[in-house]
Amino acid sequence: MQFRTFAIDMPTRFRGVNRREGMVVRGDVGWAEFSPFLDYSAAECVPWYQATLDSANRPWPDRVRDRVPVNVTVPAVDPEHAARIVLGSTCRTAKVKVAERGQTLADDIARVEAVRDALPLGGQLRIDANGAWEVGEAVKAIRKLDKAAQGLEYVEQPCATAKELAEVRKKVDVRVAADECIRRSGDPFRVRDLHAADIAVLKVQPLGGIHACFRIAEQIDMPVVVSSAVETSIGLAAGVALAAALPDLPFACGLATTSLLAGDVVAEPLRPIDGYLPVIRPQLDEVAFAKVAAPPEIEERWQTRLEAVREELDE
Ligand SMILES: O=C(O)CCC(=O)C1=CC=C[C@@H](O)[C@@H]1C(=O)O
Ligand SMILES: [Mg+2]
Repeated sequence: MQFRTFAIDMPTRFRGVNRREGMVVRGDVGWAEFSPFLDYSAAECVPWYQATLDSANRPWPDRVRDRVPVNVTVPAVDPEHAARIVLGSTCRTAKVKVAERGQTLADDIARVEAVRDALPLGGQLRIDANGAWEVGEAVKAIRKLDKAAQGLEYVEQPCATAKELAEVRKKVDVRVAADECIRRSGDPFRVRDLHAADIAVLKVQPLGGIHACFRIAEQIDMPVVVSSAVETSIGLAAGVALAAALPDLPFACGLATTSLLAGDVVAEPLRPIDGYLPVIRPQLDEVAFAKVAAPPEIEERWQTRLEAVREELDE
């Protein structure tokens, strides 16, 4: 299996990056992506690699729906930019990044108010703090942002740990979604056992693949939202396939993130139509790939990364 490396610009900084690097590979059943963020160690990349092999070589689960509702993702941008992103998305749900380092709660309130104004009537608005708040700070911020949003659908990862999420959950009238403490804690079920969340966010690559996520969804005793790791349309399609196979899908999924990428490795990037993504398995397109193929030094860095992960697995 030949892994090929891409490097795609991100015009708006998201998750601390302005360029999305990763690899794509053709397996027995189709194309798959391996794209752990650069700050992950070889050991932390293991579930990402296992997800890639699973998606590339194992048939995907049977779908129970032909399209998946998705939210638009609003980075920590100014209110006018945030409104433009929502208006251009066709989505009825928006997830707004808050608690960005170097910004203030006033910035978040202004962004959330602008997104609410831009959403269609009855639209849903969720926020994601990526674990940045302490418990007391989270309770205050959530109450203010709930007012600014005229009602939040949920708050994602307000604090860093499951224990803190459980404390916040007792003090606010907004649903709590767990993300990082499911995919980076080593125990995805701790949030269930501590009654720390109302919703579980599942990401295919960090959690070891579509089938591993499906098993978590069956056992975590709460509704799940499938969210991306800001992959190309090849990687994103695996998240859509998982969301399409889940028996219940009460919330829009965070899978509209090709809007954050200036290019893609397929001819027609997966973009929401009327707030939904189609359930398809796109193929790599050589013309598209040529525009985002990584330069030699980045290709070499990723081949080295891949070898280090294989050594972790004694492959
Ligand atoms: O869920 C979404 O709307 C899009 C994906 C998304 O928000 C994220 C992708 C990758 C890492 C994080 O920065 C972020 C998240 O926390 O969910
Ligand atoms: Mg999150």
